[in-house]
Amino acid sequence: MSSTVPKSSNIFWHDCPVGKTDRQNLLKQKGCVVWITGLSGSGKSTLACTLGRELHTRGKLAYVLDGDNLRHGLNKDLGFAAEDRAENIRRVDAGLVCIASFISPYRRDRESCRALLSDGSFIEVFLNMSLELCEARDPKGLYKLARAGKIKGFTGIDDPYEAPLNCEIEIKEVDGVCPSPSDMAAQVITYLEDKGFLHE
Ligand SMILES: Nc1ncnc2c1ncn2[C@@H]1O[C@H](COP(=O)(O)OS(=O)(=O)O)[C@@H](OP(=O)(O)O)[C@H]1O
Ligand SMILES: Nc1ncnc2c1ncn2[C@@H]1O[C@H](COP(=O)(O)OP(=O)(O)O)[C@@H](O)[C@H]1O
Repeated sequence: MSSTVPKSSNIFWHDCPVGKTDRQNLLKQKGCVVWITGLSGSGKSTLACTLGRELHTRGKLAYVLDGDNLRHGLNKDLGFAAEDRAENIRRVDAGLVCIASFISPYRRDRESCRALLSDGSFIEVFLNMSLELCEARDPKGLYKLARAGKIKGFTGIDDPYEAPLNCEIEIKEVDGVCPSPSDMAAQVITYLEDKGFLHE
């Protein structure tokens, strides 16, 4: 028989002597969330991994949270209905330099993550690649399946993607050409340096 006691009863907060500021001083960095949003195939995972590698090389602690990967474990109970996509995003919380890579198609979900971080440490990166480019890449063959009606509710095909209105960083094609992965990462690193997230 299941208990009627709510899951969060009889628990007490235990203060820890090492806080966020201590960790930031130790690591010589300021915690932030780099939130990468864009269509499937726009390059989110590629940018997340290239950026994670570059920060690691510089001795900065970063952790990549990727939608596709999380859906193999923590979020495997979730599908792609609007409420499931919202829950998928809600479960991602900030830690160090947290690199979050999700389609995150709805503005309200991205804004509710932004609202958790009031001090400018939510950095929204919009991979503004055209549907044509993403569909031409189609590394997993999902656009093809969606066009054939074999996947329903695919973002950009028969499900919405709400582009950011005021993101911190926009990465887009120049004359139809996408910047290289290292150029994309460099654009984010420059922002982090300029805003003082990477001391020294
Ligand atoms: N219906 C539908 N729409 C969009 N994407 C789909 C769908 N079904 C499966 N996939 C695969 O799931 C990956 C996106 O997962 P996310 O967690 O980033 O999506 S979301 O933020 O909850 O919208 C996405 O991976 P990426 O290509 O890395 O974006 C797809 O491989
Ligand atoms: N800057 C880039 N230039 C050229 N190809 C890229 C670039 N970024 C990603 N790709 C390629 O595009 C495809 C989709 O990239 P991926 O990172 O998996 O996108 P997403 O995570 O948004 O679905 C992959 O085959 C990847 O190698």
